[in-house]
Amino acid sequence: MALEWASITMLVLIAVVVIYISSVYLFSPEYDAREPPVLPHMIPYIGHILGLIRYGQHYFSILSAENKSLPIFTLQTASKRTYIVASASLVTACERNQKALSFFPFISAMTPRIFGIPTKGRAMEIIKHNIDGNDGNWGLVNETSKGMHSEMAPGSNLDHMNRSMLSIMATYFDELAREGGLDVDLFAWIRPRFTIASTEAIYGPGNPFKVEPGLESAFWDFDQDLTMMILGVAPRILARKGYAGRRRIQQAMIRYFGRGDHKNGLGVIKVRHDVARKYGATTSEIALFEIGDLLGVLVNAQPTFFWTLIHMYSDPALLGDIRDEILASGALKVQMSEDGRRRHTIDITTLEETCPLIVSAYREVLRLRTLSSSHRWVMEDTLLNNQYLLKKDSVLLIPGALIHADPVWGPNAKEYNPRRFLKKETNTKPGAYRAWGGGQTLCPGRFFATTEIVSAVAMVVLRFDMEPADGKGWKMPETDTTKVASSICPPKGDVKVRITEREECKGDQWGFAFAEFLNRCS
Ligand code: HEM
Repeated sequence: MALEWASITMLVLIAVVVIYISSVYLFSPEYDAREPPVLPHMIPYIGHILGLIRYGQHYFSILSAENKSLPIFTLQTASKRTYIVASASLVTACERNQKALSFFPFISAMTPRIFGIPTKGRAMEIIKHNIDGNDGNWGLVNETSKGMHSEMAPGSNLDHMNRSMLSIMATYFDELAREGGLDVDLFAWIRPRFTIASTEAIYGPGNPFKVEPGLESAFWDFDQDLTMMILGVAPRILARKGYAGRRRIQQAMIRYFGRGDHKNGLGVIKVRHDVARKYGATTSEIALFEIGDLLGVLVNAQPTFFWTLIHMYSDPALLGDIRDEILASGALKVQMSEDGRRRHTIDITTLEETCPLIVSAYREVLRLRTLSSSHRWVMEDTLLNNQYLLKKDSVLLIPGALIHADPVWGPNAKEYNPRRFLKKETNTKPGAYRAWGGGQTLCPGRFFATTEIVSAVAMVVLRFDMEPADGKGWKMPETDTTKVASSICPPKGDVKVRITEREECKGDQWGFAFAEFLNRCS
């Protein structure tokens, strides 16, 4: 009997191998000579997919390093061609071709899995309505995107957001000012506080993350399980916590909108709500759509704040220069408060302009740590840059990490150089900086993120000393690259640090100053 089973298994195995090999030869795609060079894999069709599963976004860097001269290459992934853009020189050409190289098919494909809604249901109909903008600049996706960009562009609405976020962060930093210092797990300390402060800047005083205990961990459960939910492999079993988290967020958002709290929220939430309502979405659907906003608001800013602090504190010369720069800039004012204590106020309206080193160091964190790809679907045969033929119904990826390793960044592109962006010419490399994506998927939160992070970092570095709590010196933590929604990934594990108020400002008060018309306050 055992022998019989062995021979059946062997026969099945042989059959699978024969079918696989025949299909490789029978259905091998034919490539046009003008298509980007194809990088073969010893396991046809699925070899590159296995590589991606194993190495994540790093897989593109591995392939690119092995094929240095290629500005763009083709991977056969199952039955699809995937074109990988590896050179900054081609990025602008991709972004210029917005109709032919479109992000929208990915929204249609991914949204049902991210939101857990039927592919052909009502909610998807609302989302897909004129999604490509072919009939004009209207529809849920178009108008929401336009509204978010406008609400978060420099101006009074953004000032309100910054004021809300940073006023709360300032009170959290007060917690760290303890006699004798405080030991904390740095990322674990940052995460809940950044979550409350940034969501308050969107949702206003009725912020569900403040009023509903446990909502924050529900969101991180969802974020943790998102890969499984998107892959759709038995998600109800393998992503149980993510499902429950998503449901919990939806219910909290239903209550938020039900109370009418969005009317006291910031412009960006009003736009999101009003546009969705205009296109017939129910409160329950609008609540679910908020999950997309939350991913944008929460997943990248906190790790960026964490890594910026780690890079600065682990380099005493850089830390010293940044402190000197802020002190010399005039962005820090010191006055006596009524109770006789000194009060330090960081003016966020001049900080970024007058302190190029802190901004450069922050931008370099983003350059070095960006790990996301911009996705585009090839809608029609397209000749990119008059040179490379991209075939209809293929996928085109622009991996940020690859573009950030382009030779335009110089021979030390893989190193952290906090002074890189001090040089004027570094800031004028077309297509080379992908920290915010670009074109159709340009991050609308980039100004908000920059001000919240740079200002919060400025307050921490001026006010506190920080060192690893074990006294053994700084060791760069590893990165958790499993987060599918993140462009800047969090640390794997955490770093326990000892935070101590600096001798020269012990016991002093600290705050931020905001734009003039909001009444200077802190
Ligand atoms: C350091 C912080 C941040 C980083 C590094 C970052 C990065 C990115 C990147 C790379 C993309 C484009 C992805 C692609 O090309 O497919 C993106 C898109 C987006 N980001 Fe950000 N982001 C940050 C903060 C924020 C904040 C604070 C918000 C909201 C308040 C936000 C909202 C969004 C949204 C809504 C999109 C989607 C845009 C679209 O597809 O139309 N982001 N972000």
